[in-house]
Amino acid sequence: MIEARGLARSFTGKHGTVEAVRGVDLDVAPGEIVGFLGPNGAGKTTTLRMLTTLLAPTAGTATVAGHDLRADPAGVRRRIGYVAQGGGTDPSVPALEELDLQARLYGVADRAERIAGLCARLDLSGLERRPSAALSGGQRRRLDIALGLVHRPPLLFLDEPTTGLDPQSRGNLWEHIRGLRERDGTTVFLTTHYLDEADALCDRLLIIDHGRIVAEGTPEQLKRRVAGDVVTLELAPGPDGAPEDGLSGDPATGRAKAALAGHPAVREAAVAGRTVRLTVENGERELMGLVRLLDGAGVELASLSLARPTLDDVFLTVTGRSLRDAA
Ligand SMILES: Nc1ncnc2c1ncn2[C@@H]1O[C@H](COP(=O)(O)OP(=O)(O)OP(=O)(O)O)[C@@H](O)[C@H]1O
Repeated sequence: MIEARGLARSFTGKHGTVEAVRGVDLDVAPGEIVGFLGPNGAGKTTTLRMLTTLLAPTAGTATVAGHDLRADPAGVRRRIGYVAQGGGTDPSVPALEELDLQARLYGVADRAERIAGLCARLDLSGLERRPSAALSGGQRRRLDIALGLVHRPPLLFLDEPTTGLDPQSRGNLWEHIRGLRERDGTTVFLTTHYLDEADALCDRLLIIDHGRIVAEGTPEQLKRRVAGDVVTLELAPGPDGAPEDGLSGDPATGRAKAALAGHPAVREAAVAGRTVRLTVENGERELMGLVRLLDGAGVELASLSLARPTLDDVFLTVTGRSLRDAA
């Protein structure tokens, strides 16, 4: 649905040249929900504006929804929907008028039917006569999405769809976005600052930093590839019931460390008191083997837990900074 190669854009102004996007390759398959994740100024919006024909690339090529970006921008525009950051509705115009105007602009033949269908699908029924100023933040975002979908595009671009919404409205919007894919097979390409959004909504993520894609994969793959899983083992107290101090040569922690050291999936092992914290590749799969290994070494466990790294860990690893700080 999207195939871009070497897409780049620089801006030249009084203060010199800014290379906003420096050669991005990306592929999006039909029916995917792909998230474009990165801190402020990373190049997300510039990439999106190029893919939606609003901004000419300085270099590179792309085919979007079956049309060449440079040779046939009008063809691209007919086949995509674009919901900009902050939307584009006039606060004083009733929702229905906005939708009707959009449908006329695109020459939609069954306007009334299409609009009623979209309003029902996006929970806007009954609100058609309200101006967008009288809609809640979540309702306004759903109206923006309805406007982007009036002409039945197979590909929808969303620029930070949930920024500024409360958690409940965000969750609700995610449901609607998933519904578009499930019911109509709509492909969705969205930008976001939010790691939880990327995790909950997207099939695949592209992480962009300083105008380049620095990591790519499913949320699960990214978490595994970059950080491994964290397994925390709490060793049972010593025979006299007193907690033994791992730092002063406790035999059980020593045995545990020695047993785990040679395990191929264990990347790191850190001991604090009677707690052993391991970074393990494919933790879920390896867990039982680790327990058996410790059992064989005569190490008794009081508790055991497995935690997945977060996307923030991934981001920190690939960009050297936390997305939370950067955003
Ligand atoms: N019209 C412009 N003129 C000059 N520089 C620009 C222009 N548009 C964007 N830039 C610069 O290009 C870089 C990328 O900006 P872009 O808006 O694509 O980032 P972003 O990842 O979408 O950020 P945000 O999350 O804040 O929307 C930034 O350094 C920005 O200042």
